[in-house]
Amino acid sequence: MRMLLIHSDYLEYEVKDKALKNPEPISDEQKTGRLDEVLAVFISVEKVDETNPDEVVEKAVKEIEDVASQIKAERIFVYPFAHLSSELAKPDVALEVLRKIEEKLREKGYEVKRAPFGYYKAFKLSCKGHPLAELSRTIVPEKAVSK
Ligand SMILES: C[C@@H](O)[C@H](N)C(=O)N[C@H]1[C@@H](O)[C@H](n2cnc3c(N)ncnc32)O[C@@H]1CO
Repeated sequence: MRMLLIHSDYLEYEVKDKALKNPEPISDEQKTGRLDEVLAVFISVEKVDETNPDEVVEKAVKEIEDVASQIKAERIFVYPFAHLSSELAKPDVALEVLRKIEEKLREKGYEVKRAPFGYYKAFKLSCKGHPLAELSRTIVPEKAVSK
């Protein structure tokens, strides 16, 4: 899994078109979204993550929490982003991993939004520009689980 973490004044998106034949079903209110004072986390779920999705979810949540606590961010925007890797996981695994990351961060008390999966989206982002405002992380599963 590849993550790009941007501490931002805001992130807003607008769904444009389908980018997959079967994108995640969304309500009208999910067609746009915005959070202010947010840690935006752009995530590409990778093929290797398919060997142990639950392990990469745990590791990703820990990495995100570590950064959020350092920059004192209370809001997190989970953003599916297919452009950080050339070895992408298949969509059904990727969506499941992203949903679990969202759920676990919310359980830990963060205000969390997730941008819709499987669409072209316009977005605006205002990076804060301090030394920890732009970070990347690579996460790989250590132990493959048998299917
Ligand atoms: C396109 C650009 O504007 C938009 N931002 C976009 O990337 N859309 C992606 C993700 O929402 C999702 N998607 C598919 N596979 C994956 C994957 N392995 N990991 C993450 N997202 C994925 O499906 C879309 C097409 O790849």
